[in-house]
Amino acid sequence: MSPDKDTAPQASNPADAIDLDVRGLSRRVADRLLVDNVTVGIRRGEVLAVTGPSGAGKSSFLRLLNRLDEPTGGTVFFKQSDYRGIDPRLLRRRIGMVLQTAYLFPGTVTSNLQFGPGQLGKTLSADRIADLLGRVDLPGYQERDVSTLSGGEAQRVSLARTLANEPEVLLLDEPTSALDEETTRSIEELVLGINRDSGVTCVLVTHNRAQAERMAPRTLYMERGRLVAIGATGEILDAH
Ligand SMILES: Nc1ncnc2c1ncn2[C@@H]1O[C@H](COP(=O)(O)OP(=O)(O)OP(=O)(O)O)[C@@H](O)[C@H]1O
Repeated sequence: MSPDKDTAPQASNPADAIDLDVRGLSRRVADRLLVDNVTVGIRRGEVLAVTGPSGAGKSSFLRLLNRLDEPTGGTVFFKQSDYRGIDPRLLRRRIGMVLQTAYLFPGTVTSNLQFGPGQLGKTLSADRIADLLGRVDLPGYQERDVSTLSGGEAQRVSLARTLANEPEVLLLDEPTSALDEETTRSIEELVLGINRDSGVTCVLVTHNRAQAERMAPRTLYMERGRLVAIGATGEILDAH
């Protein structure tokens, strides 16, 4: 599979089109290479799926993209700056992550949305909170206690909390694997809407082949920590 075969739109200046320029990225823990020398350009505004068998290193790769884990080799240029020179906390706000299960703090939806900005000494306005809840289709949920939310609603709050930081990139690690089919589809629509409206670049780890086909024009396939192939989703899934 040709590394550059894809369907993502090209910017007039190719250098501008790359959001995450991943160069030789590796992570070794003890004598195991969880991520082995991955080089790939993730394009601004694209939805890129990451697939591969269980244990292939997909989550480990994703966690290196915003320095939740530190690489032991290689680096990432984020919008052409080596990310090792960016304060990790700032980096993680600009490159937000949504996990398989929503980790919410006890309390109301509003208190969860206020948590991140609060750490910076900021407060979200009532209008901003209403706007964020509108974006994730939860209007009027401000005072709901998070313990009363369904799995899909909790995942939407988790997404809203990430969006409160106005991220430029969203890393999504199996964000719907704990949800039923209908809720899965609604979260997919939501993420695609955010991608379309805000131009947020999305990197989506998924086991779900149909989901990769619905969401991502390009797919990266990993095995044993290595990038084995990248290309148009249909072609990659047919080949693996
Ligand atoms: N901190 C760690 N220390 C040692 N080994 C680890 C660590 N984190 C992950 N691993 C191992 O690295 C390998 C890759 O794990 P990872 O979770 O990245 O794979 P994955 O492709 O996301 O798998 P899955 O699809 O099952 O979630 C696995 O064998 C896992 O057991």
